[in-house]
Amino acid sequence: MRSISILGATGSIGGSTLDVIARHPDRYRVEALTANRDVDAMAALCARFRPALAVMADAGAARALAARLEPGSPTRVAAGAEGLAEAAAGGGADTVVAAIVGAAGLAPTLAAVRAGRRVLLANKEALVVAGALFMAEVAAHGAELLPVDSEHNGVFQCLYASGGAVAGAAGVERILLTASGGPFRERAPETLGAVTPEEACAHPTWSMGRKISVDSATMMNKGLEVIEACWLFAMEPDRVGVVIHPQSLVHALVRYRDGSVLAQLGQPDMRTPIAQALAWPERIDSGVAPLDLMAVGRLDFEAPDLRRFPCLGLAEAALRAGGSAPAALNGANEVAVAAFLEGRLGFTGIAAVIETTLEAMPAGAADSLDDLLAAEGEARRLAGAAVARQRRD
Ligand SMILES: NC(=O)C1=CN([C@@H]2O[C@H](COP(=O)(O)OP(=O)(O)OC[C@H]3O[C@@H](n4cnc5c(N)ncnc54)[C@H](OP(=O)(O)O)[C@@H]3O)[C@@H](O)[C@H]2O)C=CC1
Ligand SMILES: CC(=O)[C@@H](O)[C@H](O)COP(=O)(O)O
Ligand SMILES: [Mn+2]
Repeated sequence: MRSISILGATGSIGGSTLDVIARHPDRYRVEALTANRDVDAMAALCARFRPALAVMADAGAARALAARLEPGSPTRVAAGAEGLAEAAAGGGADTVVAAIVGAAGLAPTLAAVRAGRRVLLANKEALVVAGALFMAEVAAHGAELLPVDSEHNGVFQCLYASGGAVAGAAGVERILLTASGGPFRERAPETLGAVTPEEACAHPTWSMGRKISVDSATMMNKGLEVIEACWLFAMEPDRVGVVIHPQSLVHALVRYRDGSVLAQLGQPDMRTPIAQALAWPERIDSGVAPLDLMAVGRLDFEAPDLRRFPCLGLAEAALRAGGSAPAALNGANEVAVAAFLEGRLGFTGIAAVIETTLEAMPAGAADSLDDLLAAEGEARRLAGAAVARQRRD
């Protein structure tokens, strides 16, 4: 029996994880759940899964949750960064699902790594902000890092099918991540300035939280994923490519030295990679319907257009610049996406704000977590000012 802690339990990945877990009560027990402020959702999860620990990042939400728990509930409520660290690294869980959105997930995910847990990583921003340090901590503490992000989970499966998890050691020439192209793949570029948050969050193939949905619409998501892949699989930037595949059925491809290309396919449903990582190295039912290729009929592939999707180019440039640049990219992106979702910035303003921020912040040192968090914070400050300027102009 594995005991599971889910960081970000009330979100899209959290919900898919709990769906898989609920199918296998003989294999998995929920030890701890965390959220930010959604007390209603967390109270319902506590009633259903009866974790030993429930953490709300927000202290007021934690008080409200404690008042909502049923008499006799086995759940203790904790709050804030300390509570999140306890859910990640406290004694009870052997497996931690890292599914908080954004850089807010970095500290608790690192805590799980430092406690030597099996870590199922959805929170790609942790690797974007602190990839080198993060991977060094994985090695130093003997943590087992399993990618949940669908493309990276696909790469992982292709690499293991060929005998290794580190690409360089397995005769890999190139990794290709697929991208749906998002809801605006074919939209006239001159109309993009006026798109609404609802349109941007209407992903054509996946059902996800709002921040990653906007990242998919700008293709920043794929830029973050290229950075994530370089760290996860020890690949140089020019050996990780992106191909648009609107059906989102092929998730990743790995080309080997001998000409073989292995691909991983599956329905666009996160329960498949989550189940693969939860059960690794076994396989369990995920609840996902079989993929019927006759019904699908065709699989299309095309090159991404960097003029339509400048965020992809910005991310790749930050990766090549190295040092603190990816952390700054992430900070600027989080501020710009939040401003867009709140109606304070137009869609095309997202790339403009990130570009302005990175131009003002040459890549600096990335020797410590403090360096990286300082760069992320400075990028947030500059991006906030850029959003305000765009509103005035
Ligand atoms: N959704 C998907 O299909 C995929 C997601 N990912 C990645 O997984 C991560 C989660 O994505 P997704 O599930 O879509 O996101 P959601 O927005 O659906 O969920 C986010 C979760 O994080 C919690 N949270 C938000 N802010 C904080 C904070 N400051 N401190 C602590 N907890 C916080 C939320 O709590 P509350 O509900 O209280 O706000 C919620 O539980 C992201 O990094 C994303 O890039 C990767 C691949 C696919
Ligand atoms: C499900 C998942 O892994 C997402 O990261 C997905 O890739 C988003 O779709 P895009 O390919 O549109 O970015
Ligand atoms: Mn992905």
